[in-house]
Amino acid sequence: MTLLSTRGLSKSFSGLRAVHEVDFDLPEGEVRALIGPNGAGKTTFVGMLCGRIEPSAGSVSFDGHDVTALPAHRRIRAGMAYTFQITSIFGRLTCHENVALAVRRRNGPLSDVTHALDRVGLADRAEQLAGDLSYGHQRLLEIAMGLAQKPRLLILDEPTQGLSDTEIDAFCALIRELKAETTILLIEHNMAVVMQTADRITVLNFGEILAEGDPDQIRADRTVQAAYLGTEDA
Ligand SMILES: Nc1ncnc2c1ncn2[C@@H]1O[C@H](COP(=O)(O)OP(=O)(O)OP(=O)(O)O)[C@@H](O)[C@H]1O
Repeated sequence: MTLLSTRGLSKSFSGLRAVHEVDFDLPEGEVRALIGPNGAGKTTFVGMLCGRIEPSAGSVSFDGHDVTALPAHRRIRAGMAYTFQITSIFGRLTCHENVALAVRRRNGPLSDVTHALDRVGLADRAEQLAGDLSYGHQRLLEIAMGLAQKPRLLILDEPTQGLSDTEIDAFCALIRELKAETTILLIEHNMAVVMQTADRITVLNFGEILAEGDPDQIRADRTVQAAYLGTEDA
């Protein structure tokens, strides 16, 4: 089943075509990576999926419903969760309290807080103030907050930025585990992470889909190499 799809999704900023007529389909249960050079339109595209950016044209469907006109909070309630490059945690609250906010939003049991912290390896820091965590741990806390919503779709924007090599390994293992529970859309610059975790990869370039395929196909694709891999940290 297709969980998320877009048709003709477009966004222009005063004439600049940041995203142009993108048709995108994400089947349920897949880990999909969205990659592309800086400025390719990834953040704008995901902003439109989540309801943070209003499209200039086109539509977004989630779970069989057209959600194009729904505000972000309604999409969250429908089962979308996302973490962004800019951290959204509350620094003066503990890790436990931060995740509890996400659990309370869907009236879930408090045991889900511990479970979510455990999943990302932060259980022993539950009582630590979120603001005192390292940047990498704050990113993991955000993922825990996303997971606590028990989402059908988890969108992760640059989740490994600021993580150490060991933390990146743990993150890749976590993604593989989460596959059984939720569909994942991963915006990621670290190609090793993409190649290890993604079932399929969508490559954006100048706001359009340049290629789509499994990691081997994308690795072998010459247009992708020219547009992206040659200029990035592949
Ligand atoms: N609010 C805005 N106003 C004007 N132009 C914008 C705005 N947001 C994005 N853009 C432009 O739209 C294009 C796509 O930007 P976007 O941030 O979506 O790319 P990206 O692929 O996420 O890049 P990065 O990998 O650097 O995060 C860029 O040319 C960018 O300068």
